[in-house]
Amino acid sequence: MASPVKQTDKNHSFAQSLSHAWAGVRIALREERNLRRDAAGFILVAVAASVLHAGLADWLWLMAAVWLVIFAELSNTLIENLVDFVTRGAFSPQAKKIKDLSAGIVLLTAFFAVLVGIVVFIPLLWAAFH
Ligand SMILES: Nc1ncnc2c1ncn2[C@@H]1O[C@H](COP(=O)(O)OP(=O)(O)OP(=O)(O)O)[C@@H](O)[C@H]1O
Repeated sequence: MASPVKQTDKNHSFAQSLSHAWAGVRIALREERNLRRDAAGFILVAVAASVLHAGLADWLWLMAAVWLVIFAELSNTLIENLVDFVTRGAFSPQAKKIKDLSAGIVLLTAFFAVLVGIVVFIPLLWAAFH
């Protein structure tokens, strides 16, 4: 839901900037099913990494992959909203191209995260069960 305060000038304090930035994260979590699904996946990954005693380097790679996926999802949401704002829902081949490119970034980032997961978890699982 949009803020009742119709501010269009610059933020007046760090706290105000932070509050608007946090509102953006909450909007993404509320409106983006993919982001909520990713968040659930990240919790599972963190639990698995803890149980399997992942090392510092493993945690760093996993965190990098997780933050890249979140970054890509938020960027995708931003681009989708921007395109919808400009096209107002009308079909446009250019809008399709922009949205599909943006979705492509998310897909490639997700592939990277899966690759990191495989490289990190296969040795951990091997060590745990041998
Ligand atoms: N204005 C438009 N003009 C042309 N094609 C569009 C337009 N809006 C959406 N599309 C097409 O529909 C697809 C889905 O639209 P959109 O990305 O808004 O849905 P979504 O469900 O939020 O996607 P995602 O699964 O990436 O979250 C786009 O990838 C694009 O191919």
